[in-house]
Amino acid sequence: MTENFEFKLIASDGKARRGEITMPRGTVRTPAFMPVGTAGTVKAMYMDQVADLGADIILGNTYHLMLRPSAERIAKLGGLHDFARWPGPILTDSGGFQVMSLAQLRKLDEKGVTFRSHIDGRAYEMSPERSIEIQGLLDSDIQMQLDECVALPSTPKDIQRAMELSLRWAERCKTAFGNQPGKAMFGIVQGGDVPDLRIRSAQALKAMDLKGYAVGGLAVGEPQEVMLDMLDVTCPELPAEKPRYLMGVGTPDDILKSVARGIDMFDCVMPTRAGRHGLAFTRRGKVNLRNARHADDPRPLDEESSCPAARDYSRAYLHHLVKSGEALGGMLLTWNNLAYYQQLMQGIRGAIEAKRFEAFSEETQGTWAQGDI
Ligand SMILES: CCCSCc1cc(N)cc2c(=O)[nH]c(N)nc12
Repeated sequence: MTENFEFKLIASDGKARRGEITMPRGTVRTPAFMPVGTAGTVKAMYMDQVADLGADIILGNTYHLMLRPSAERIAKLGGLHDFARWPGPILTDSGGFQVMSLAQLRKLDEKGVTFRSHIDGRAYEMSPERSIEIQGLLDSDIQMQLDECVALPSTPKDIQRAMELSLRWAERCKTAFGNQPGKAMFGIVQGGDVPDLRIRSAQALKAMDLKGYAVGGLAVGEPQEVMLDMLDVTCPELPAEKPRYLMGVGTPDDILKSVARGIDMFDCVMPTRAGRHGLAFTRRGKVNLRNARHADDPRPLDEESSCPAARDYSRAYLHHLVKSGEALGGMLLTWNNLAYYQQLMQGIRGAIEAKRFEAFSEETQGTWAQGDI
């Protein structure tokens, strides 16, 4: 067990990287998919189930936890790991993205953001310093800088303004974070869909010598092609010896194509949210269990899966649960989806080690195209 935060590159295949992030609470095998545990829970899952599927790290959300139950209360109770019964590493987002997507934003200026809670309407101020303080109270292992993420499409002028503000906030977060052995603060590259701004943001953050780098400002409504083009521009500017995290991404197809461009870490609500809405991810593609065609189908989602939710329940039963609004429907499909995502990541890691990632990627995409699944 290490007292430090270290990233080690184990293998590469083209731009795809196989690595390991070691920190006191555990090792994260990369490329990694990080289940989103917004309010201290990966919705509809027990934490030991999440770990048993192969997840090495989960996400927490500063915005949600500061509003309820509050970071100070979680700190008094021993930190987020004890509170949520997750002993492994936790990455927390800084809160800015959620403020701008969920809250009634009242003011955004050099100091930070002022907003009203989407829960009770109370007013809050979030500065770079307060975001790092909250993430420290949560005892987060990987803390994200406060940033401003603009939706796409936006004007180049607004994208530049938000990118430059985020760089100034990165400096303040770095100062507030200080030196915490075993923990890390990641910078977030912004710059929208403007290549020159992306390069400037990445180069400026690289000069800050941070322990890891996220690519933000994507998966905000742009076509996949634009997202991938921005990765082609951004990743070469980031230090090869530090982990790279693409925020909010994505579908299995997004993940394969982003690993191919040098991304190491992913998070997305897709598998959990889709599971709660009746959508199953499988090796053969997506299955919408709301569809009446499943009403008499005795087959499981995937008879070869190691996950009981995929292997032991008929589509007819899953359809019944989803149509009936039974909680077990969302539980089983979330379990299936997270199992599929972790099996995909395990396959990706093995393929990079075996120097056959491109073939694995093509094979995987090919099986999704199968007919009636
Ligand atoms: C728990 C959610 C983590 S990822 C949220 C997220 C998602 C996406 N797509 C972009 C950003 C971004 O640019 N900045 C920040 N802080 N977060 C982002």
